[in-house]
Amino acid sequence: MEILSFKNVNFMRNQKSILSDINWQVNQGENWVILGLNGSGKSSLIKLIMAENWKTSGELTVLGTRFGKDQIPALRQQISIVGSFIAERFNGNSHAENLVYTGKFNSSMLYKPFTDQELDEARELMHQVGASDLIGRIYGTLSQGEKQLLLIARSLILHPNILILDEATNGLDLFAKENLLEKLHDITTMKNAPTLLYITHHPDEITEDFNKILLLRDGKIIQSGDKSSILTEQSLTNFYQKPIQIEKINKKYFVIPKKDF
Ligand SMILES: Nc1ncnc2c1ncn2[C@@H]1O[C@H](COP(=O)(O)OP(=O)(O)OP(=O)(O)O)[C@@H](O)[C@H]1O
Repeated sequence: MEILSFKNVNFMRNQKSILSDINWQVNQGENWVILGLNGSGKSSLIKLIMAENWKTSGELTVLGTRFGKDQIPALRQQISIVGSFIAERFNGNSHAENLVYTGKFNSSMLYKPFTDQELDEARELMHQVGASDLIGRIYGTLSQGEKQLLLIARSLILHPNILILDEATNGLDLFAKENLLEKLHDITTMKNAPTLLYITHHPDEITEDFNKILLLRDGKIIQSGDKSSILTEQSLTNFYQKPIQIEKINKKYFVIPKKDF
């Protein structure tokens, strides 16, 4: 089943071309890493998928919804996003499980006091992502890693078809980052697992759970496809336009710039 389809999509703002000639297809069963340097257009691409940005031209279909032809609001319910910029939107005084439950409404606001039965659903998700310790905690007192874990639980409450992680490991220490990547493994092995779109600058976060990679530079796709064909020194040297070498340690890929001596 097709999850995303971009056909010759262009996106311009203020007479500036931000994304050009994007051709990309994501199918069920694929989990993608979007790799790009600062300003390459990663967030703009994600905002197109979430219908926060509107393409300038081309054809874009997300979960069967054709932009410009079909209704968008229902689509937003099927896509969740986790990222440090989302983490800042919540009230620091919220209880962890209340915050998780706000995911039901795709909003950072509490519309009403939630019943204990409703909050049980939130607690169950917290168990599932290994965040049981956070039940009853106040959001503003949590560490960055704990906040991200909570947001992952929140992102799952509507059983999304697409889960976007936008630089989700920002600000996490070595172990919190590892923990988050392990939780992603649990998510990819869940029944009816969402398709993951994982945005990062760091190739060492490309775990075995990801099978596809998209390389974005200056608003253009430089290469996309199977991980094995993209995580090569030749492809990445071409992408970064600087010589690099790849070291694989414990199934992790470390990309190291080669120095000219
Ligand atoms: N509304 C806008 N008007 C003008 N330029 C914009 C607008 N939105 C984004 N840009 C520019 O488009 C380019 C891509 O931005 P985008 O935020 O998508 O990149 P990114 O890959 O997510 O970057 P980072 O890794 O730094 O977050 C940048 O040069 C940015 O300044």
